[in-house]
Amino acid sequence: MNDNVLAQLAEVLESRKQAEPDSSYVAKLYAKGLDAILKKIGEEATETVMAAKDGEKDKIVYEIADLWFHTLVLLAQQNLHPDAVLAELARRSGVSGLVEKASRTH
Ligand SMILES: N=c1c2ncn([C@@H]3O[C@H](COP(=O)(O)OP(=O)(O)OP(=O)(O)O)[C@@H](O)[C@H]3O)c2ncn1[C@@H]1O[C@H](COP(=O)(O)O)[C@@H](O)[C@H]1O
Repeated sequence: MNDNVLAQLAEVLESRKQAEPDSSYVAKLYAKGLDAILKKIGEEATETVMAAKDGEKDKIVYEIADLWFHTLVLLAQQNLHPDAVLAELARRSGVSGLVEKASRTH
């Protein structure tokens, strides 16, 4: 689990760059462009805030999954890998291993 899920999803998101817009949600989002991706991130962030204010734990998890998913779409659209974000978090918190892993893959 954990960062493997992000890496596997990143691979799928990369592959969607070759897909026809009508064949996939992500391919359609790429075709709509950066502003459409940013709009989804804004919407999902708002839905996350509303779920937290309502105190609905299941909904918080669900909305954060949507939010993380759309930030992963943004990373892919910008030709960035989630390892770059994990490495930045690891660098900030002093967790070893990830920084090295990210520098090997990029
Ligand atoms: N993990 C996800 C995932 N999480 C969320 N979503 C989509 O994100 C959208 C969330 O937006 P909303 O909650 O606003 O729901 P909505 O009203 O249907 O959204 P819109 O149509 O208005 O954008 C929904 O359409 C969800 O289906 C996802 N769509 C795809 N994936 C995975 O991404 C990969 C590529 O997906 P496809 O491009 O569909 O093949 C596959 O592994 C999928 O399982």
